[in-house]
Amino acid sequence: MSTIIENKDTIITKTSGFPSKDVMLDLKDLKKVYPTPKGDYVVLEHLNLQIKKEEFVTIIGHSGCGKTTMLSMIAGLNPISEGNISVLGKHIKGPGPDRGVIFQAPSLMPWMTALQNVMLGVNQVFPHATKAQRNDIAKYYLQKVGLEDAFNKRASDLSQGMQQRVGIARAFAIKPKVLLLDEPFGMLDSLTRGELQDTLIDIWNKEKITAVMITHDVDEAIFLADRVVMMTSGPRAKIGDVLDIDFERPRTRKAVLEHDDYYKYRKHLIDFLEH
Ligand SMILES: Nc1ncnc2c1ncn2[C@@H]1O[C@H](COP(=O)(O)OP(=O)(O)OP(=O)(O)O)[C@@H](O)[C@H]1O
Repeated sequence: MSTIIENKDTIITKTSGFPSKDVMLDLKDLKKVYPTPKGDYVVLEHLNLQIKKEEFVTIIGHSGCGKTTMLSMIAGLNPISEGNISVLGKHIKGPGPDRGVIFQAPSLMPWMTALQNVMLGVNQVFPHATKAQRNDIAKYYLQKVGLEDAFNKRASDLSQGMQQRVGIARAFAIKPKVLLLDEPFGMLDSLTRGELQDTLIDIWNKEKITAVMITHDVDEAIFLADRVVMMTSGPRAKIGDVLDIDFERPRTRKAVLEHDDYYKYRKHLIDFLEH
């Protein structure tokens, strides 16, 4: 169900509730409390969010509002204080291969090759496949991220951008249903950032998985997303607003920048962040 609000400056579709068959991720009345020496700190409260199958959602919000907290709870790496999170209708109980995570720094084993790093995850998730099959999976994704000439290079010898490419290959190679990305391009220069956005979208599009990505970059949030989710400032942060991005796919940066709605979307996000 959606409500369309139009005026001369904005075209916003606020989505509230999808048919359950379409829902991949469901965050229900989520609460997170961190105990601190000064008492409990309630980071998130009454946070509700549904994300559809094959959707690409970006999350923006002020620094410290609780974006990483929310993502790490979806990953199963951070206990839920109240409420629940389900993947395809099943409550999560901890981390699992149905959810892959890409962090800002890819945390590779520096002494291992690119291929060995990707194989670490593949070996865990596909223990019954033959070694040749597992090798093929790892090589396929390394080639997809443009590292066909770097299979046997040690991670410590790769540039930051190449290391993040290994991180992307590693996450896709375990074939998750949901990919969780915490500012994956935050440490990269803008050219490399653009290249990796294209690589990410290209693989996401082929693999048809659901992606949830935190970013501080409004342009990145619009370029990549089907919906941009805005979080209110903490404490007790929750979902403040949701913006549907109706650009056709595949998208090019040029077409997005030249689209009439681009600056309306941008203005809406910046207005939200400034108030
Ligand atoms: N383990 C912890 N114990 C206590 N407080 C914590 C803990 N982890 C995070 N916090 C606090 O919870 C709040 C939310 O942190 P979080 O990292 O989730 O925010 P964020 O929106 O991802 O921030 P940023 O955009 O700067 O990465 C912050 O005030 C942070 O200091």
